This record gives sequence, C-alpha cells and structure tokens, in this order.
Amino acid sequence: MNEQSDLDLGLSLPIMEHFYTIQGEGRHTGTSAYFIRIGGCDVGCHWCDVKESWNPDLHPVSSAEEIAKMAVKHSKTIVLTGGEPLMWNLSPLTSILKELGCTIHIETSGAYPMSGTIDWICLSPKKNSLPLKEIYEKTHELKMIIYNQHDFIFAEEQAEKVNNEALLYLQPEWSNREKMTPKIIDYVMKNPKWKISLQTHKYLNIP
Ligand SMILES: C[S@@+](CC[C@H](N)C(=O)[O-])C[C@H]1O[C@@H](n2cnc3c(N)ncnc32)[C@H](O)[C@@H]1O
Ligand SMILES: Nc1nc2[nH]cc(C(=O)O)c2c(=O)[nH]1
Ligand code: SF4
Ligand SMILES: [Mg+2]
Repeated sequence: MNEQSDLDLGLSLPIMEHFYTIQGEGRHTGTSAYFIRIGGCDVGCHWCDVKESWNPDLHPVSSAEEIAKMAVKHSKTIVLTGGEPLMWNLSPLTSILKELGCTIHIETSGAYPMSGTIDWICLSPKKNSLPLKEIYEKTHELKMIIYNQHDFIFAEEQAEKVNNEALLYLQPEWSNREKMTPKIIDYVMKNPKWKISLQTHKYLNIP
C-alpha cells in the first residue's frame, strides 16, 4: 500500500516529536507520561505555542506500530497531542498501545471526529473551529485558554455543553499570562466550579 492510504487508515502518522516528560497541565499535572505530537492542524489559533506542528507535510511519517513500541519503552501513560491529533484515524495506534497495556490521554480541540480508544479526554475548545457535539459527552476535562476577557464568557458557554462530571480548568495563554493570571485567580475564587491550570512544564523548563 502507498504512503497516502496508510495515512488515511491511520496505519502511519506524521510525527513531529515524541518525548518522555511530566504532564504539565490540567488534572494529570505532575504525572510522568510519554508525549506523541502528531503533525497537522488547521484550527489556526493565533497564540498557538506549536505553530511548527501545523503543516503535516513537514513531519516524518512513522508506522503506528513503530511509534507505539518506542513509546512503551519509556512509559505506560501516553499523551496524544499535536497539532490536532483527531485529524487522523487513531484506531490503529491506540489499539496497539492498549494491547501493550497503556493508558491513553488525548489533548484535543474536538474539531474533528473522535477515533480510537482513549482513556482520558482533555478538550480545549477554540472559537475558530468549535468542537463537534459528540465529544462534549465524553470529555473528562475541559481546559479553556484565557487570552482576553471575552474568553471567560466563551469558557462558561463551553462549560454548559460538557457532561456534568467533566472537570473545569482555566489556563492562562502563555504570552499574556502576566495580565490574565491574576484575573483567572480572581475568577476561580468567585466561581469555584473552575480550577486554574498552569503550563507548569514551562516554569520547570522541561518539554
Ligand atoms: C498545542 S495544543 C495541541 C492539541 C490540540 N490541538 C488542542 O488545541 O487542544 C495542546 C494544549 O495546549 C494549549 N495551548 C496551545 N497554545 C497555548 C498557549 N499559548 N498558552 C496556553 N495554552 C496553550 C491548547 O489549548 C491545548 O490545550
Ligand atoms: N509537559 C508538557 N505537558 C503538556 N500538556 C499538554 C501539552 C501539549 O502540548 O499538548 C504539553 C506539553 O507540550 N508538555
Ligand atoms: S487547535 Fe491546538 S494545535 Fe491547533 S492551532 Fe489551536 S492550539 Fe495550536
Ligand atoms: Mg504544549
């Protein structure tokens, strides 16, 4: 089979980078995990901290089996991120990872259909390209990025859509953190259903 059909089937994926680190954000902050960053995203957040991931053609293609075998050498907790990982069919990769005994987390905007077997869904909705309806029911944590004042309104709108069990996080957009972090602290104290999430890996200078 050719490379394009393997990509279409999710038998291979464009991998921007993969690394063993500590989850820096959200509910699993502080937990060691192997990150697989899949290239390709067309959501276009102006403050995205991995714009290099956007063009999938710039990233080498690896087979799902190769990626999975390499990842489990380091950790049984895997974080799939990107780019937008749901642009790809994640069934082959996640089924191999599950056979190898892994717990699989995903970081997603929810703008593309769910695929694969995922144990923990971190949904981070974007105004440019709203999540598809199906993901709100399945979300474990909602992580809203706060860049400006209007983002608090958007966060509340998205919180209305997720299931009642979902944990709710507000995370300062990194370049505007000095301005927005105090506002988030104030907001969380007034609205205790929310928690603050910081990009702790950036403070720790780790990947
Ligand atoms: C780079 S994205 C990749 C996964 C997916 N495309 C998404 O946006 O959820 C990983 C996480 O980083 C967040 N993020 C991206 N740029 C950020 C920034 N400048 N400041 C804070 N969080 C950011 C995203 O909202 C998402 O929760
Ligand atoms: N340490 C660490 N934690 C993270 N949590 C989400 C990340 C991501 O870019 O998806 C990320 C990341 O890039 N590094
Ligand atoms: S959806 Fe995620 S990867 Fe895509 S531009 Fe936005 S933050 Fe970056
Ligand atoms: Mg990141």
